[in-house]
Amino acid sequence: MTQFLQAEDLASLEVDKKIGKGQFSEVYRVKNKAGECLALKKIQLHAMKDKKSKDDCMKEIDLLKQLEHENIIRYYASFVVDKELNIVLEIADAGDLSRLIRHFKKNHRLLPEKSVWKYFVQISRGLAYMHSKRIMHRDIKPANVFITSQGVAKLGDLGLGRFFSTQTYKAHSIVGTPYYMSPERMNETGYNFKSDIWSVGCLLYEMAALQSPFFGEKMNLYALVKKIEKCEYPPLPSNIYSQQLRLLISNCICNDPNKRFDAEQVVIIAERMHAHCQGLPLPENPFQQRNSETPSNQPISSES
Ligand SMILES: Nc1ncnc2c1ncn2[C@@H]1O[C@H](COP(=O)(O)OP(=O)(O)OP(=O)(O)O)[C@@H](O)[C@H]1O
Repeated sequence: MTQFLQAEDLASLEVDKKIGKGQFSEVYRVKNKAGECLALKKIQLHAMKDKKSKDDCMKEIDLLKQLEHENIIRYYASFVVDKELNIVLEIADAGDLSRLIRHFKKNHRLLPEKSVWKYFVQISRGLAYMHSKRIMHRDIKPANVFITSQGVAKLGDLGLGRFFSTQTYKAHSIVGTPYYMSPERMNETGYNFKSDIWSVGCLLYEMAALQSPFFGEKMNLYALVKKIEKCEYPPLPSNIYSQQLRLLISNCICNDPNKRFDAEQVVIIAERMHAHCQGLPLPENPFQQRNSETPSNQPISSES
């Protein structure tokens, strides 16, 4: 893959078409000199809070450029041209997970458990890799999991939202994603690695239930906050989805961040279940004997 190191390289990118628009950005499909398809994200710098946010955002992008994993959208380069921040990204050509979920919902079908694990194991591998590099995603949700035509799931849109104007960002996050907000984020007690785990648990639930665990018709923000605080969500049907799936969800969606699994634990369970659904023998469950660390009301596993 050609590396883009200079702003001048932007001129050599051939814009194919606009593929999307976000609150602060526009995304284009482009081709480089070698004919490779890439995504070019253009962000208006005036949307940034202040000079410090701009500098911090650039530093964060430099960190993101170091991430190299099959299940994470690559950040190849970034440069500022005409008060616009340009980020050259790997392109995902087959939509995102929210589209897949909507498709199943519209057709009144559930995603088979095998497919849930096929995608989830990839998502959790990407997340465990990010966390191992001490980077949080901060905005895990189905719309930020891209899917390629080869069926590869990739975490994208790594949360740069916090660098944008507080007013715009807060207003936007309330319109956009409050369903996935962890209790500590709601209470503004600080985002941490375990907040990503809460969100990935919500995502796993949504792949099975086809809606967020805390979804409610015509629900106001206050009711949503209460639901989230109480971890109140409808159980998944036990005749359709395995107990392991439900247990993993409950080990991610739990109120106390210290009692949640970490990304490594999530990936181990996901790998086991993915292998199991492929008809391979179940690898040993390392959490079977971990009773002392098991959240009191949430058994880690009870293999059937
Ligand atoms: N690397 C990519 N490959 C393919 N499509 C992408 C890529 N990055 C973004 N897109 C698409 O471009 C659109 C806009 O993305 P963008 O990240 O700018 O905003 P958003 O995340 O949708 O919204 P917001 O930033 O307001 O939360 C989305 O539909 C997204 O699916």
